[in-house]
Amino acid sequence: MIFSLDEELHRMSLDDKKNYIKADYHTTIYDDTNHEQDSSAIICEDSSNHLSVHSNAIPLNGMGPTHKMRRRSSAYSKFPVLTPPNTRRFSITGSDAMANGINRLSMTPQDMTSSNINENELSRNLHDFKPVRVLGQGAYGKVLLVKDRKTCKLYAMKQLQKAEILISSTVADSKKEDEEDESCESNDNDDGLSKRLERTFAERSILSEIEHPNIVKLFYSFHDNSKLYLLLQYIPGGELFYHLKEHGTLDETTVSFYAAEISCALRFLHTKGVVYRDLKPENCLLNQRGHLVLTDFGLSKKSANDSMTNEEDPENVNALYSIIGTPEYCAPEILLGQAYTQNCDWYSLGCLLYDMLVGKPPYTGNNHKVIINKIQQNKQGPKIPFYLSEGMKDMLNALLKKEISKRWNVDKYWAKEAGSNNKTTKSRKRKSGSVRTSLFTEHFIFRKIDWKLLESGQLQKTTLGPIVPVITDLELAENFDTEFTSMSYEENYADSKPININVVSKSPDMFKGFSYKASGSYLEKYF
Ligand SMILES: Nc1ncnc2c1ncn2[C@@H]1O[C@H](COP(=O)(O)OP(=O)(O)OP(=O)(O)O)[C@@H](O)[C@H]1O
Repeated sequence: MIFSLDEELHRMSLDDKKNYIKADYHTTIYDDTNHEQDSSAIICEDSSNHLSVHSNAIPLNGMGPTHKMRRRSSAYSKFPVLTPPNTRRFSITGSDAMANGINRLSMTPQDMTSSNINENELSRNLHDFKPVRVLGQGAYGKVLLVKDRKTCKLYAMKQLQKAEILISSTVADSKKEDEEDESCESNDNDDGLSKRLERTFAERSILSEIEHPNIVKLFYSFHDNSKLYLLLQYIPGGELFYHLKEHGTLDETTVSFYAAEISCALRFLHTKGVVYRDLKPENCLLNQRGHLVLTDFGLSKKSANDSMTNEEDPENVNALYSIIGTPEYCAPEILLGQAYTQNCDWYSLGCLLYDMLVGKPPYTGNNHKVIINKIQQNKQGPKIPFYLSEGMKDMLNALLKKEISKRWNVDKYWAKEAGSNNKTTKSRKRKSGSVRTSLFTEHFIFRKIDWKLLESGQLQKTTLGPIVPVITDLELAENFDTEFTSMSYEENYADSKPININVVSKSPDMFKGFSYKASGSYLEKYF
């Protein structure tokens, strides 16, 4: 996603290019080609476990025009990422294949009808909400800022086009890019629809079941003839993507703060059996107080049981295989079509931290094949700039390990359990190459974080985050790209008709059970 500087450079004139690639180390990291040929490029040794601080990060905002080139991932990587030829291992229809070959999905659209409210008695519909402006656009539709006509409360309304879900272009894309794998086409078709439906329901279902200060809240969902609607808590501070575009890169204290808030959300999801699978700057929003809130659960997956999976268990029945996500932030095992677990989210966290510190994720390219080639060629892992502190280098190295077995198993080594005699501490030295067993929350970069306050949600209530978004009027959506806020939304309201006039699918029941209303106490609590 995000930004392929290589491509942008092609578009620039030679002169511009010369000016841009100045002869300093800092700029070389923005040109992969240049960088990879540079034998003097500094590669951070994995053995580094000495956590002395030297806060010598190269000026953050002195990046010249680079950061203005930041590009959104969804611009060229509509999910799912394609399965590389011959890596499809299972042909189970309708869900991520579980390792034992049994579909152990805990939530299917059918299952969900039980938790469903009676759609005919649904109190909310599209016309209860007045559109204010467009906040963003995803693969299946727009996200609008809307105002409840009765209460004047603001919500973010995520719209998903039924037609896009039912007749997705991913099959066409798949044919175009994956011609070698013709034998899989028909499976792609059936599996594709079923998976897209499942993911649509998963987003609604996961969000309706979880409550965490760093995760967006779902208040209502409903559907009509053409679209599905998720009425979410409006997070007015904009995307981390937007702020990264403004700032270029962020200082280590800020990055550590966001790392803690994201980790806190990911850890919570993992304990609920949910793998997030789409961590990227576009999906991290800042609230009014500058705290980070994860949104977009369209690629998240709830495993069979509500517990953490065990990566070290070879019989692990919760392993996933679907190749989805945003290639630049995706764990290598996902891109290679191998089995993966929630540990993939920690690799993505490493990519996101790297992006915040360096200005781009560790590996960039126009498709997952390019990225996987880069990952494979880069035997020693991504090049970590010399100017980062030892603590930050250590964190990045631990998360960005190609092999799952060598990557930090953050869920296992999260924190000291109450009452345990776990003597693992940050000060313990690790032998080079050995698997990391120190505790994540005790890592040096988190020395200023009060995890108790963070995990309880108190920190979010009582302190301000490192970037406090400028908000003069919530309805102006000042922290969202004008690319979106200037878009027209009229047509989004014009084509709404009552539920059962389903001209798109001929099978109106496909989306049955989608509607939801949060409890009165929940609604009161957050308004
Ligand atoms: N609760 C929210 N408050 C404010 N803005 C939001 C909210 N949810 C989403 N947005 C905005 O809308 C954008 C698109 O939302 P989202 O990522 O959920 O859609 P999507 O269709 O899944 O996108 P993609 O296909 O790129 O993954 C977000 O990046 C963000 O800018």
